[in-house]
Amino acid sequence: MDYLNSLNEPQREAVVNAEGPMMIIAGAGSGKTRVLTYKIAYLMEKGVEPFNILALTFTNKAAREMRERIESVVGTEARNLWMGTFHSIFARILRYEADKLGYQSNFTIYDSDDSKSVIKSIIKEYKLDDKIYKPNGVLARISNAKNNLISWRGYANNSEYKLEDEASGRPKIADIFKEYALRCFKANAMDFDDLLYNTNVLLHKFPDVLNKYQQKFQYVMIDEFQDTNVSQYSITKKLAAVRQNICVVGDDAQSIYAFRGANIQNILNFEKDYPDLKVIKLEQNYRSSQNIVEAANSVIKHNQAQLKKNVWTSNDDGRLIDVIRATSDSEEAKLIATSIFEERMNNNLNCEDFAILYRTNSQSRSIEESLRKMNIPYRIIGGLSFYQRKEIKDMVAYLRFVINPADTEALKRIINYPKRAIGPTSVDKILVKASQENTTPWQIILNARRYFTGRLTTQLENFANMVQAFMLDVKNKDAFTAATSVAKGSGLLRELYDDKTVEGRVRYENLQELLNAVKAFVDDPEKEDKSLETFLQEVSLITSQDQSKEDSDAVTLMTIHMSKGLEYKHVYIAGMEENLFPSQMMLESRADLEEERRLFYVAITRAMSKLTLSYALQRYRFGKLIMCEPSRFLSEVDSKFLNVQKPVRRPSSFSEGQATSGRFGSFSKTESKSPTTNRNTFTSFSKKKDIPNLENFTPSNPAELRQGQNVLHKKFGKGTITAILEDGSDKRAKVNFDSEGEKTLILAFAKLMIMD
Ligand SMILES: Nc1ncnc2c1ncn2[C@@H]1O[C@H](COP(=O)(O)OP(=O)(O)OP(=O)(O)O)[C@@H](O)[C@H]1O
Ligand SMILES: [Mg+2]
Repeated sequence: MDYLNSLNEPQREAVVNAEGPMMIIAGAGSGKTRVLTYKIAYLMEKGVEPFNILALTFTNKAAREMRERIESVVGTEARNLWMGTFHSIFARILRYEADKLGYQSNFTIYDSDDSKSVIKSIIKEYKLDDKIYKPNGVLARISNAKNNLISWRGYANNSEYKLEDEASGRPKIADIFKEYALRCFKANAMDFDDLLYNTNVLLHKFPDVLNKYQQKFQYVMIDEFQDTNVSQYSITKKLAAVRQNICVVGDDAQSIYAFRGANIQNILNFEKDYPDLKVIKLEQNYRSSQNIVEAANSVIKHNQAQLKKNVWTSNDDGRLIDVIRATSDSEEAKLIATSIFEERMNNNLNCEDFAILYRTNSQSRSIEESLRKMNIPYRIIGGLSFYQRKEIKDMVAYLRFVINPADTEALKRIINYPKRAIGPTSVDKILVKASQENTTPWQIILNARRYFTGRLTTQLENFANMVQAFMLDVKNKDAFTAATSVAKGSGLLRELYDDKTVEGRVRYENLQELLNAVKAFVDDPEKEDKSLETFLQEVSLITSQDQSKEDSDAVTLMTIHMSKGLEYKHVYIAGMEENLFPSQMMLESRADLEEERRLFYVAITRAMSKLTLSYALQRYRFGKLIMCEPSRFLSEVDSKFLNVQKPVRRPSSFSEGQATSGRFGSFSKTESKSPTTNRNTFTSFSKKKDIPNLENFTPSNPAELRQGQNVLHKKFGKGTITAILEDGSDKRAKVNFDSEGEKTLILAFAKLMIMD
């Protein structure tokens, strides 16, 4: 048990005290995940069967890494652990028990696009205004209810929801919820929230099932406990109710999913629910340099709502935290790329030692561009994944439908693609018929002759024959052979092959790649169940953090939300600006601000040896050029840990006009409350094509303006200075604007930008 020597005293105590309820709420990098990992290894060495251990992680990737680590201690037995995300573990259980809930075990897992499509059709059929009943908003309400264990019936009878919906002008949400639930059920489909909700139903309504899993899961472990929601908590509480061998680890300061229903209350309830609870504190951080740990502490102490912790490290001070100030978002990206290039050379590092974190996915574009220009390989976690591409979703829809012909969303996707002369009107007819006859569209198609006449009958019969042939393949052949026959037989492969455009070729290759993935799945000696169904389930439950290809040396780009639990030697946090981070869209209360601050805390604590923060003075957002102020979070970091870099370009004068008192040029505390004001926004360019490339412009200082210079004005666009007028009073310039003609401007107010 060598690994016990690689643990400090409280960590070891947590590992060897295997029985009874335990909670470890401790700071970032203090070894929580390490403790869980070794605790499982320890249990197995003590003779506990891997089948009897349930370990719940935030991503499949985290589960995989844990499993590998455990395998290196106890051997291949580790493969039999029940380890994975809540969704993947309970989807597996629901497959065994589906019939109890009236589902078939081949149920489909609807992704958020499928859910949205169902909601959209209901809104349309109910003749509601989709500007008021925004599908995403409606879905969020439904999701919130389900994650709080409220069914459509409960929702309809809940006065709080009712009042809120009425107040927001959407009194029909309860009806939509009901219809949505019925449609999913009819389609033998569960959405992500259903996987948890239905597991709850299963464990609450069927004592024999509950008993079975209580016996099975003798030990329950949860990582990232701070981000569990009510539904998840309720499942684990049920499962651990008899033996009470439950160990949860987390950090309240890293709770960042409140907007998705995660409930910090779970941490507080835990103590009440388990009076015999053993609480272990881990305070030593092993991940980061002293400067990084203390900088993180100095930030999080601004939050009022937090459990007291003392996080320290015996690591070296390390380097100061660099703060990069850039004139524009593209310059910010360039400076980050240059810094990575230099750091990699100077410190003999690999690309994979670097991560660039940002608040929103859209920030990745300019960063990607700079990395590409400098030939630095990178991978993006999150964003549009392979499995979200149209051609992949089409193919997956075929497979879904063949396995579960009640899956109406899949049917809608494939019935007329590739084209089979079964247009939208015909599809509508089928759907209406199905609803009248209270059956599935597939049954209508199978009996087409009974309901339709003419050419449509023939088309539907051909379609039905094709699908039935696929069904036989899936039944009798291995997953790869069956999937290949679907790709060919459906005409999908041909359709993409015939498209000789560059995009078409990529799509064709993607489809081949999907078939390769099925092949790899079939050939994988670790997989017990090689059915196409299981393959599809794995595909539906891929979490955003799982999408990376790990085999190549590359810089990682991702949102801060995705970075939870991970660590990198060098971390860059880009876009440290007011309204972007903290996000303007999320800020409605102190609680929201505190959640944004926890997000910043998560970001800082991913770094091991070097952290760099950057911000730009202007950036494109939502198609507009916006002037930005440095984030208030920058001023919350204790300045003794910071190294604020001199701007590489001339200092900008327009910031002087606004506020000079802050440490970051244009930032000052008194000014920070103002959101984007018009003064700060270039909104007045008449046409989109007028927006010039800002990389070429630098904010001007009136003293340096000369005749003949090309300049940019926020309202009038591009122009050339024809004369400088210095007649005692304010200095003025005559400018000949490309679209607006000649104007005379007072330079102190005009805030011209100079073209380099
Ligand atoms: N006792 C120890 N000795 C040496 N290294 C350790 C020790 N404990 C943890 N570490 C290392 O410190 C780093 C952080 O550990 P780990 O990821 O388990 O922390 P965590 O508390 O789960 O962090 P987070 O809150 O970010 O999820 C890892 O690289 C881990 O291997
Ligand atoms: Mg962890």
